[in-house]
Amino acid sequence: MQALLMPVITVDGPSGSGKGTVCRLLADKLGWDVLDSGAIYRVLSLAALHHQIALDNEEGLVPLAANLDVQFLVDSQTNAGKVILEGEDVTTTIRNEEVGAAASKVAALPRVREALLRRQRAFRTENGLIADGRDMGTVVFQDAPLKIYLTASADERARRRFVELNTRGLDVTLSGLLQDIQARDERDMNRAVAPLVPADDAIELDTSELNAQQVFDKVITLLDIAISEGKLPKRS
Ligand SMILES: Nc1ncnc2c1ncn2[C@@H]1O[C@H](COP(=O)(O)OP(=O)(O)OP(=O)(O)O)[C@@H](O)[C@H]1O
Ligand SMILES: Nc1ccn([C@H]2C[C@H](O)[C@@H](COP(=O)(O)O)O2)c(=O)n1
Repeated sequence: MQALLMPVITVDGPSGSGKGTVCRLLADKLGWDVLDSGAIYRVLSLAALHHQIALDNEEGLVPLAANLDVQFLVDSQTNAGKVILEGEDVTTTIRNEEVGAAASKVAALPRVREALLRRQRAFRTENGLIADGRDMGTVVFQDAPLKIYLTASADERARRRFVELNTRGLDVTLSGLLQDIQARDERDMNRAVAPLVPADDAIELDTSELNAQQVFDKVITLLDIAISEGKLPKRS
């Protein structure tokens, strides 16, 4: 017998808008799973590098995407996520800006996206799912009963990334990060397939002036409205 598929909440938006942060908080609160779809594109771009496949070589990338040897693990003690590519721990490496830019390039290729669709949809199980990405609400989980589109100004997103990477001891500049973010926005929003746009039924939330807790509180309010409208099951 097939397991009952539980609902999905989608959280889409540009880089640095705070998707990952709010998705983790929401997943902790609800006890649901998280799909970090950006991590899949990041891992694919790293695998391409390892196998010396060019980031615009669609022919070479499709089989790599279809057979990607990646595991997303959660440490049961610390609850921290771990990403293992072909046996190697790449959890930290995939978070670098260069990998983000490379991911954005492979993600522009239609057949690569197609090859990764089933893998993303498989994250939906009998547990609820919070899906973080660019096309979660428009393509991958079109039937999601609650779709959120997070935004923030490019300046604020660059500032957030600067703080994050500085804390990790990386040598970055604010102006360089702003340029990276703008280039990524341009590519992600203007590609031919599954561009980054809000779904017609998404609720948009500008986080520029909000801290992470305030964003989370607003999302919880949206969740409770969706529950009261019968779109999502009651929280236990
Ligand atoms: N509302 C907020 N205010 C200030 N900083 C925030 C806020 N939300 C998240 N951050 C911080 O901004 C950085 C980017 O957040 P996060 O990784 O959640 O964004 P994202 O949208 O998932 O980005 P990406 O798509 O590139 O993975 C992190 O360092 C995070 O701690
Ligand atoms: N659903 C998705 C998720 C990610 N991408 C691409 C575009 C992003 O620039 C890149 C990295 O994503 P991030 O980890 O920063 O969220 O991956 C996409 O096209 N579709």
